[in-house]
Amino acid sequence: MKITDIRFGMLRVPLKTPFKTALRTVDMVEDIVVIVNTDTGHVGYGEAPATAVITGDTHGSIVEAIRHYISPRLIGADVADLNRITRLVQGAMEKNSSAKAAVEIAVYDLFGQLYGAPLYRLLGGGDPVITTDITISVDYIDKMVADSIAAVDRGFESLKIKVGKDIGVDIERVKAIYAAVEGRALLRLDANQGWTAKQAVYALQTLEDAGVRLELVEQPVKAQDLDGMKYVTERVHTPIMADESVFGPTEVIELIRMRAADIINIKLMKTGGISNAIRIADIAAMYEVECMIGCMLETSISVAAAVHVAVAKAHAITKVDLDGPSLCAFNPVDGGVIFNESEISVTDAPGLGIREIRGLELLA
Ligand SMILES: C[C@H](N)C(=O)N[C@H](CCC(=O)O)C(=O)O
Ligand SMILES: [Mg+2]
Repeated sequence: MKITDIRFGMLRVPLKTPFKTALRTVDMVEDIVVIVNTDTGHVGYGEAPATAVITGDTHGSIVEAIRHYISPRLIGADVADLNRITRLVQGAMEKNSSAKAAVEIAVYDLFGQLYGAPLYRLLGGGDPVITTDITISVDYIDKMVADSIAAVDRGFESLKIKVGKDIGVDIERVKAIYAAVEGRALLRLDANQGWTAKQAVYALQTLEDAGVRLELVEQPVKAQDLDGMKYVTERVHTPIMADESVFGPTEVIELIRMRAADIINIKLMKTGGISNAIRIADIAAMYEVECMIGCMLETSISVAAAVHVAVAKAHAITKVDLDGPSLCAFNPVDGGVIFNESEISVTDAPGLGIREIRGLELLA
């Protein structure tokens, strides 16, 4: 099975409600879909969101990176040579992690189709059902409390609460939500870099003293501020998770060496795809550091790939934040992974199992 060409589509799916973080507000998923064709007629699918504020990727940069740097190296490559292909993708250029991820996802999809096996089995197998949290956007306190109760009523037992705005209001937000759902759901916070190290310590110690138990706090400080992250990690009991601070395996090794955080958030759009995500999970497991697997604003194309990784690497990936498809107003994908609110299941369809993507606008 040889790669013959790589094409692009634009996929637009409205969100059920606006997604609001300390970094941005978004109403719609608008992602580049990568379509990898082969000489056997098999088609592999990948997806890349333009999360410019986190990865630096834009729609234009994703298409240009693949068209001019990655695709020329892959045309004619045999899908059976997966390790060679992932090296070609990763070595094509610096950065552009979402573009690399979309191509890798499509090639892994084809690799599964080549051997007639679902991707998670080729990655080592595992329990085919996982459970995700759901994100509660940062907003007025009453709205966040109402959204949290609604999410718990939908069956979510873990809520990822977005904070990182005004520190005083953030503390009140978390106290109010905790009081409303205590005993029914675990709370994870994500400050998306919105606090300083000292603010984070103050907020988390205040919450700890008030008896608010948090499962973890994600990226309290600026991405580059590893010393600040370590400062927070050393001063609070609540586990601290690195997200925007770590993209690839090298950064993860440095973070673990510094003991700057307790947990690592792996996202395919930061790692440049599946090959590095697996490496990070294995490195973290060696050092007994837990991982979460997360997503950007992605549909069930690229999130499906993350689900297969989560299933196969469950020894290291103990927490799941793959709520992108649950945030979407509809599922554009026919086939593939089954997203049923908090419960996500892989099937035994080969590769990612995607049969059709509805509403895809092909790009020239
Ligand atoms: C969607 C997911 N639950 C999430 O919250 N991801 C964010 C970044 C998403 C974005 O801004 O596109 C995160 O973990 O920081
Ligand atoms: Mg995050």
